[in-house]
Amino acid sequence: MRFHTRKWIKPEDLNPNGTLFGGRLLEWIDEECALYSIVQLENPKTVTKYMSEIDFRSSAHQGDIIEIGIEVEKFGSASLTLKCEVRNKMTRETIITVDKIVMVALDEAGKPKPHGKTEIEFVKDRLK
Ligand SMILES: CCCCCCCCCCCCCCCC(=O)SCCNC(=O)CCNC(=O)[C@H](O)C(C)(C)COP(=O)(O)OP(=O)(O)OC[C@H]1O[C@@H](n2cnc3c(N)ncnc32)[C@H](O)[C@@H]1OP(=O)(O)O
Repeated sequence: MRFHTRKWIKPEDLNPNGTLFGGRLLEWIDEECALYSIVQLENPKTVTKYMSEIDFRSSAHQGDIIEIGIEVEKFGSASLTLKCEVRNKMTRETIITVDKIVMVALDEAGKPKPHGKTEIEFVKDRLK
């Protein structure tokens, strides 16, 4: 799994217990998966279709640095299936895992659009 983005837990990210608000974390994961899929599928109109079980394994606290990891599980026809883990950057403790996140590329009419991709690509290779 490649860990792409780091976040710093700030006061506005906390729940009333003083730990990282789960909704905020899911927002970050959704945005990360959307951006990752948009780049991989080369389609800015890519949406979240499905998220499997979400397991909040440990909490994070103000001042913690966390990192968001994504792995591709499967390239479908219009879909891209991802797996996600967020962990504490310093301790490597897992904070949350989401086993299956399905993103779907759409056409102008909002219907699934085959992306033609079968493997991970790096932008630097596309620019050669
Ligand atoms: C230059 C760039 C600048 C751009 C800068 C952008 C900035 C970026 C900021 C990011 C910000 C965050 C953004 C987050 C992204 C949202 O939050 S998106 C908003 C939330 N999501 C939605 O609103 C989607 C609503 N759903 C839909 O519109 C329809 O369900 C869809 C997505 C069109 C799919 O329709 P459908 O009839 O289910 O289509 P169907 O053909 O049956 O299935 C399509 C694919 O999904 C799969 N699928 C369907 N249902 C399921 C299921 N339950 N489980 C698993 N797979 C399923 C199918 O197997 C199929 O896969 P493929 O065979 O094509 O590989």
